Amino acid sequence: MTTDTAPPPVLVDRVTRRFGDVTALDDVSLRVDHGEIVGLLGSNGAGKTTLLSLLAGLRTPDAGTVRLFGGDPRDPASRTSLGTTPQETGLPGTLKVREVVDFVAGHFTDPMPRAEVLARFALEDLADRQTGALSGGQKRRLAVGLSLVGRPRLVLLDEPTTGLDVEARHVLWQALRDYHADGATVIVTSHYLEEIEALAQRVVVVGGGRVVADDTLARVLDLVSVRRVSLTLPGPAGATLTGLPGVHDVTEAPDPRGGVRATLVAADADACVRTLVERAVPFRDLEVRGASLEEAFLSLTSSAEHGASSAAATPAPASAAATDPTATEVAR
Ligand SMILES: Nc1ncnc2c1ncn2[C@@H]1O[C@H](COP(=O)(O)OP(=O)(O)OP(=O)(O)O)[C@@H](O)[C@H]1O
Repeated sequence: MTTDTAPPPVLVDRVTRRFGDVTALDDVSLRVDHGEIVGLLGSNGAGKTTLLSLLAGLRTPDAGTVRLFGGDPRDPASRTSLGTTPQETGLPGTLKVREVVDFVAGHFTDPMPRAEVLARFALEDLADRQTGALSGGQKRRLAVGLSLVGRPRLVLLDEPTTGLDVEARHVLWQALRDYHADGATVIVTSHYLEEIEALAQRVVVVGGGRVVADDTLARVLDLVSVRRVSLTLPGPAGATLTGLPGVHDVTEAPDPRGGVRATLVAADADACVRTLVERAVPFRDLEVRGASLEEAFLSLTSSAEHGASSAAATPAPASAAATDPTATEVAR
């Protein structure tokens, strides 16, 4: 039974982790409380896997501290309530599905019954199939199912559904939602907004090794719903495009039809265009479209790096970031 005074499942305090010249995590702080389901969102190389590997005790920080249920994750005793599924899992190809589940269950005093594991992940019909003969989606479902066999109170999942078809994805998401509803704390990494939308209540966006946003799903969806505004100017933009509301990441390139094609990533495209008109900027061929998630990550990361000057680009931080001293604020 968890009490209010119990240490949180995850407490990361000012952690830095480098690999040679690469700073994979740069002064990251994060607290995850009992029963939360948190999405770690970020582009390739953002630092998500490194963070999970520190939580799982597979790596150590160069600076700062990591606590799992109040203990050191490198101590096996701290990991008894932890279930993890890394990005890639090797399954013994000649063992049957039920044998693998039984094998893993043999490591725990009170494992989840095999039938329950198979039912949660829609694997009942495959119990007698050798794992080497499973499809990619089936293997992935089994791998995630195995992480729950020990009834962990904290589950870490690294891109659980990458490469899966829609159906397999939905089975996995439902199984994870159900397990969370049973009281578990879940942290899931993903590149996919759709996956985070399906699973997470709180979203932590990691960019360039830093936490660039930490907020409710709804607020982060607002933050990443940036627009790309393109327009052609008679000559180099110079000061013309500076100080536009909610704009950063201005890029320019020669327009083959004459002039300069400028592209802006804007948190509020309407306000941006209104200001262009008010300033009588002589633009043509205006185009506004949704930015990609990758562009949204870049704009969040650049907001975080450039601090107050671009803070106006994003709405004020709220909830978790504003109230939790261990959380890093948006656009800090
Ligand atoms: N063992 C390692 N040796 C050298 N560099 C590493 C190592 N592990 C991670 N890195 C580097 O650290 C940075 C963060 O990597 P990490 O795997 O944590 O990112 P990620 O957000 O999980 O990316 P992805 O979404 O692609 O899995 C990257 O630049 C990566 O190349």
